[in-house]
Amino acid sequence: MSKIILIGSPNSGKSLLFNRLTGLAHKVANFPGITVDIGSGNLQALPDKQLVDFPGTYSLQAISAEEEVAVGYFENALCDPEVEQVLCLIDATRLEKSLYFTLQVIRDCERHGKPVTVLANMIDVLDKHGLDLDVEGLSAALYTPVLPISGRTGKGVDAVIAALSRPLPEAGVTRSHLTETPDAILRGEAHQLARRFGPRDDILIRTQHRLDSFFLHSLTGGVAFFVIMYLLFQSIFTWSAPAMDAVEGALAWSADRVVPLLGNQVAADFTADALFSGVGAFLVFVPQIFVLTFIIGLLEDSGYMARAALICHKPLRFFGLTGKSFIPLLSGTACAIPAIYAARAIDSPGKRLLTYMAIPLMPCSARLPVYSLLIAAFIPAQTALGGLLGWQGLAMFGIYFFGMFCGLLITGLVSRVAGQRYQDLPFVLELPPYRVPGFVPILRNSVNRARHFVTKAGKIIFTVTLLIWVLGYFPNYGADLGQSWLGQIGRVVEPLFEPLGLDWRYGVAIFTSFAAREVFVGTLGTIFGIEGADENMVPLVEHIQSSQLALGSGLALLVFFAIALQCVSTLAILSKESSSRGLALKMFCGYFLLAYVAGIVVYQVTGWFVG
Ligand SMILES: Nc1nc2c(ncn2[C@@H]2O[C@H](COP(=O)(O)OP(=O)(O)OP(=O)(O)O)[C@@H](O)[C@H]2O)c(=O)[nH]1
Ligand SMILES: [Mg+2]
Repeated sequence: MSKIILIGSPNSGKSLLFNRLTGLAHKVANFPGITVDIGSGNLQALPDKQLVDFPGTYSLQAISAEEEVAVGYFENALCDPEVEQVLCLIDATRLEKSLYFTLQVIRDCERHGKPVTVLANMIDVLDKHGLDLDVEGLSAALYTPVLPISGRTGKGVDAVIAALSRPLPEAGVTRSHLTETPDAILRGEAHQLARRFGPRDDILIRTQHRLDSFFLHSLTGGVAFFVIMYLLFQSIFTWSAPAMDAVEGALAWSADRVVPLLGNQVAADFTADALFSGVGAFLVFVPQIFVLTFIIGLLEDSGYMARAALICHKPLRFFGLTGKSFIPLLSGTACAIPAIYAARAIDSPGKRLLTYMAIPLMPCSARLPVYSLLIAAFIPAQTALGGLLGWQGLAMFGIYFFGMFCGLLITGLVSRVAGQRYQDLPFVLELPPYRVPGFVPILRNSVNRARHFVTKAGKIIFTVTLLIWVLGYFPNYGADLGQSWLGQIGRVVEPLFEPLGLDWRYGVAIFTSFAAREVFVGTLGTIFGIEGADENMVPLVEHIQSSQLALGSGLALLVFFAIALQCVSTLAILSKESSSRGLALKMFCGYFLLAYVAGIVVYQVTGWFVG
């Protein structure tokens, strides 16, 4: 199969175009360094051709780890007979920056006889501001075809497909003066070409400056940061509530109809307790995961996240990290696994290691169902100002910050104790332009995330709930949970969780959550389902409220879940990416102990106040 390479500078829109041409869903965000690995897919219009998406690089001298991946792969690709041509993507709104790299690519392709087509992307932005790019002039000066396109609107994409379907010239590529030109001269040439053929970019820059003078200002920027983060967590509750209620209502409605149809008592009990109460309890939280991913997507694509990274650089440095740790840490609020991959973009190995240590403490979406459940059980749902202010959102904000703060505290301590090992390279971050976010890719990404959550966690939850149900239902057919096999196992684990004020039912749920955190919700749902005896579905929150769980224990559970590293996949990826099994094991044991002790302290201290 013939391959086509899609290369370009960071944040120029490669992945968005790649998704458009292949129908795949690589992550797209307005932040340089989002793609950290080579990915490929077949072109939808020309299925016999494979398109390869690259991490962005500023030049063909790699600096960061993901640039090394890209440059190394590119150099090999130039000698690979399967590679038929190269598409070099440039950001037409930032021409000079893209052109130096483009000239290097053209030169190296000429040397190896690989044809190049330059794609001038983001042409929709130029159109919107009435700016011009002299495509013919640029094409003649580069000795290479230049096609104006927009990955966002799809303009010019047909011309790209038409160009790719044309047979390649027999004689290879033309040789221009570039073949022998050294890098230093190419840099000057890029500047000249951008001035001669590029748009007047001061119009674009002016609005950007105005926004930056607000969002990067030491006072307004700081306040804006906290307000945006607060609204993010508040909206998880406010915006997801109707969808969560709908899922809950639909489950109760179906349970009422399906369960009575099952003649066999055991089958009816299994369906009510394990499927509707157990698995159903977890499905209720899927809308929240969707909303969280969607809002983070909006913030990333607008360009705000890069500003947030800049604002956070100084505080992060105090804790031994760098502004470049911000994106991996923030991705960690969705899931630790992509976050660990995203940490490849951190150039300093020491800082990367510290970021690995903080990532599992970021409040990932698997924790969200647990947090939501406990917050909904203990905190009143009152809101004001149309849902912008509310106790539950505030509590969510608090527990999210608690997790992040613990992560930073640990990296701060480790970096101070270990000192020199974690010294930094200079912090260099290119600020992307502010953009109106692209809704469709963000929506697609959020749907994928929610779907992935259901399918991946769903399998584990189903298996564990099935096991818990069998253990809890037999040998006395659900008549007495305390005397079931599960009850007997529960009494073995109970002493471990007694110092947190938790009885065996919660102990068992915590135990199962080491498979994956969200299993906690499914297990509790099943246990309360068996205990509830009747077939009507009662929301898990109500079960918890009537289970006489003390406030101190609820808080201890929150703190325990905020710290403990209960995710097998994270441990596996951590060992792989850090090339050290020891690190993952040490983190697992250390965070478990810390979570346990912090839980006990919280339970005891709350006891002094609440009695
Ligand atoms: N307005 C506009 N925005 C675009 C266009 N193409 C991409 N973008 C936006 O540019 C940003 C970067 O897009 P990506 O596809 O992630 O860029 P990339 O080159 O893959 O970035 P890295 O993987 O970080 O190197 C996103 O916010 C996209 O929505 C375009 O044609 N027009
Ligand atoms: Mg990309």
